[in-house]
Amino acid sequence: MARRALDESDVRVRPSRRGSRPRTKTRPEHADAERALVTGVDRGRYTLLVDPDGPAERVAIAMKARELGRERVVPGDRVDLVGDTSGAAGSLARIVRIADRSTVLRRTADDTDPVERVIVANADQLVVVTALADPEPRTRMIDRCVVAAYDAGMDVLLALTKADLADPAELRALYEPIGVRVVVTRLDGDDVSGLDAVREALACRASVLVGHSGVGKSTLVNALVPDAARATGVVNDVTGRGRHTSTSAVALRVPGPAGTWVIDTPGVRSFGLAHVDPDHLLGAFADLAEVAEECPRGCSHAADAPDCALDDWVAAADDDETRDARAARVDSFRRLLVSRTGAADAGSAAGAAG
Ligand SMILES: Nc1nc2c(ncn2[C@@H]2O[C@H](COP(=O)(O)OP(=O)(O)OP(=O)(O)O)[C@@H](O)[C@H]2O)c(=O)[nH]1
Ligand SMILES: [Zn+2]
Repeated sequence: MARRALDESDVRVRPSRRGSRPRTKTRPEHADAERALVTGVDRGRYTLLVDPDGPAERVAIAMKARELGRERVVPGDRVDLVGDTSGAAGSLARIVRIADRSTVLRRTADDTDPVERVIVANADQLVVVTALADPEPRTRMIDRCVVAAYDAGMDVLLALTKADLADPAELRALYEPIGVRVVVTRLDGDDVSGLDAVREALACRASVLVGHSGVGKSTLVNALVPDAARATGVVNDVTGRGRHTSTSAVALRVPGPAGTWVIDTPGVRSFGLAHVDPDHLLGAFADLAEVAEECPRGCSHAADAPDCALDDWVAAADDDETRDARAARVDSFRRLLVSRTGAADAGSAAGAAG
């Protein structure tokens, strides 16, 4: 090409055709921006991976551009980055755009913050880490996680830890029929066994890990991501102090197949469900969703809902076996429906722990 293509610097030195317009507005909208993945957030500073899995992959620190206003940027977000995206020590880039999100997970509202805020974006799967004993498993908490995940369009993986202490059969029977994949781990000395199945279930996807204190989540994360402890401490160039505890989610790359990420959510124990619409939840149960098309308008599909087609469907089964299977399916769905309401920890003595 004889002529050099125009770039941003050319635009700047030439008078604008419509001379009165401010210079910044005549530039293409950050056409030079680079795509990056947000891996952590700490007090207004974002840790990102620029060009993830690409030839120029690097870690950078950024702040939000003023034009984004109050819009939240969360781990898992794909963003456009301008400014110094080199990732060199002390460099600070600017996030100018957030890509459309495939999924959003919201944390529960609480006394200090009544809003159900988005905490993770674009995750494919929610991993509910539950100990089989010590602490005792709580199905209500698991149910709520399943609802949050299904509502967000995510799959659910139930990771049952401490199989050396109790049998996983009962929980398996409760969750596998509603589409929840189950993996089981145990501690053998200092090693976690059962990791191969966990790795397989996580491969090539972004998975959010959630679990109550003491269930063995850190043990699992450390086994999956050997340098996790280091990775979580990245952010603090600004104060110069290392801060290894974070209360916000952090994305960690799992060694192995590309695109395998776990997003740890310290301090997050349940998810906001107040916004969940029963019909949307029903979408996770394709067979029931079809049946419910016959429901009266505005049917809540709850056990006490008048003329709910789900009840007719159970009653219309040809034989006992089919009827039992249908009833179990409807019961599972209704159990999840009920778990949306009320306190996350209601009905559990261990609820206040952690
Ligand atoms: N018996 C048994 N103990 C385990 C197993 N996995 C973890 N533990 C123990 O359970 C305790 C809690 O494990 P952590 O990994 O710290 O649990 P956590 O969920 O990260 O809890 P916090 O650190 O409080 O958030 C530790 O003493 C672990 O050694 C297991 O499979 N079997
Ligand atoms: Zn209904």
